[in-house]
Amino acid sequence: MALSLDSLALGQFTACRTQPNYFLPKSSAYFELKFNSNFNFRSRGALVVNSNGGVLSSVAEKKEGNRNVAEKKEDNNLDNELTVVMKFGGSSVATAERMKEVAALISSFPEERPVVVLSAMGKTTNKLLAAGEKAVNCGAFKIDEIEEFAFIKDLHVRTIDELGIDISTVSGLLTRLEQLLTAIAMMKELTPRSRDYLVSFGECMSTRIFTAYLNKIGIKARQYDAFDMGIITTDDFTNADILEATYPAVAKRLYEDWIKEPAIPIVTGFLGKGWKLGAITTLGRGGSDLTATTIGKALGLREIQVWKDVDGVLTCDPNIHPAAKPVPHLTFEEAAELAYFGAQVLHPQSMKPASESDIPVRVKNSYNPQAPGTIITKERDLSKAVLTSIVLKSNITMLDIVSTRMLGQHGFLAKVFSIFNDLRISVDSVATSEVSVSVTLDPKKLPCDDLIREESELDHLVEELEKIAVVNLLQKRSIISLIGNVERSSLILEKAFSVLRNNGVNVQMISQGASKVNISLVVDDSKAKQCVQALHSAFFENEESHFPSR
Ligand SMILES: Nc1ncnc2c1ncn2[C@@H]1O[C@H](COP(=O)(O)OP(=O)(O)O)[C@@H](O)[C@H]1O
Ligand SMILES: N[C@@H](CC(=O)OP(=O)(O)O)C(=O)O
Repeated sequence: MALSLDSLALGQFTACRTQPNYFLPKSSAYFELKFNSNFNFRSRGALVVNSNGGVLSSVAEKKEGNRNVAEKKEDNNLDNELTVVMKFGGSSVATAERMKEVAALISSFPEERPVVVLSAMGKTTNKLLAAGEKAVNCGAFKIDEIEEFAFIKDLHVRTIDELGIDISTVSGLLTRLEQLLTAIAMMKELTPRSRDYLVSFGECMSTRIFTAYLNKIGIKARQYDAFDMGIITTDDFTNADILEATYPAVAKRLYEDWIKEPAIPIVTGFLGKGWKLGAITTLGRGGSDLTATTIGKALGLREIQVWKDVDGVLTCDPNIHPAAKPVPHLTFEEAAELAYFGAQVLHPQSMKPASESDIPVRVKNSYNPQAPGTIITKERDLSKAVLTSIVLKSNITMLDIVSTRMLGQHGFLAKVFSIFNDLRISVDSVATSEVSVSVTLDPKKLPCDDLIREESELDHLVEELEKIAVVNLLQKRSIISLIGNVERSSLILEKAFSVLRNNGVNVQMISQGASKVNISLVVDDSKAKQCVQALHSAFFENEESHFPSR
């Protein structure tokens, strides 16, 4: 939708309000605004933005005598628009020292005008969750004795002290956190909804501290709580999905403020606001990556950078094999598959907004900014690619489901999957024959939140499946995902099976499926790490293992 400035008459704004998707990142579009302008009264206005989300022109309503008149401003000089998202994870902002380094890192890119997304400091989210669990049983007068709460208070107060900013930056939040823990202790209950509210304190504090520090050293910054900024989600506490309404709302809010007074936006990662209940939600662990790509898409920015504590996406989890090395280039599909199948480095849903808006994602190391990192784009040259990365997902459950009917019976798979659907259980990998199907599922993703209910949920699933099939439930299995060029699957499998045979490991299920980038193998948990190490050595460390090109 391309609009000329002439077509911007104030009378059109009301009509604009009725169009839910009026923000079209890939073309010019206009927004209706309602804001407190410089004119000292509640004012209305509109923006015309370019394909990149840059503001081309604006119109504001101004009072002259008794009349409201439109004042137009044309800004064809787009040098001032926001350019990139820079997301810093917990490890990047774990201490005052780290925050100083991140501030220096941001200012080392004077050509960029970033939107900064921050996670909670270090392991704050884990500590908050542990404090909440303890509060359930400790009694309302013993909150101060919760070690994790003391740790959180100490970390944030010490950081403030070391950065030389005012304690009022977080004192109100720390008081409210104590009140919340007291309430949890009184109720003896930690619901998914209160859990999300509880962990939100981590990001709310880190962003306030960092913003205050940037302002103190002369870098203009403005703090935003994602749940007040337009990140609108489903009401699925602890694992909410971003809703479409987020994109125009976030773009409007950030540009509105940016136009009034440019200041680097510092946004809480991981958090949103449930659209029905209006309560704080979270996007699943590691969800700040998704916040970053969502904002990148909303504003149509040039690049989304996620700054971590590793030199990019690596050939495998460095905790499994220290010889893991950076992968220079990935496609969105490869990165999504890798994240979905367990690589902690990226949030499973985070590639979606980036790939929808075709914005490159760069994974960088805030401890080693010189390292080139990994660039993730829509396409890459796969002609020489064989294996890109190996991912391990442990403690998964496998089900072998064999039909009790004869060969040729139709509707077997439909019946099996309707049972999964009825019980709201999703499966990761599937392998089928005419009368049997094997599936894997992640017990942590069952629709329940404790171990006992997890077991009974599985029992219920088996009971239902046994009405139509013989079921073999196999727990403590691992999926090893070989992310690579599946067009060379024979080469990959030949090598992989030879390695596994040499290690005395039997593969219990193989799934290549529709994915063009992933072959999944299921093995016993007890052998899985050893398998990944051996596969990594064979594919990435042994010079002789280089495959001939086709
Ligand atoms: N394939 C992989 N590549 C890079 N890091 C990985 C991989 N698999 C697991 N990791 C782990 O992911 C961590 C980075 O992700 P995360 O902790 O979520 O970062 P942050 O909190 O900085 O966003 C690394 O420290 C590493 O231990
Ligand atoms: N703090 C949240 C969200 C997040 O994204 O964290 P990180 O970027 O440190 O993985 C978590 O720990 O899950």
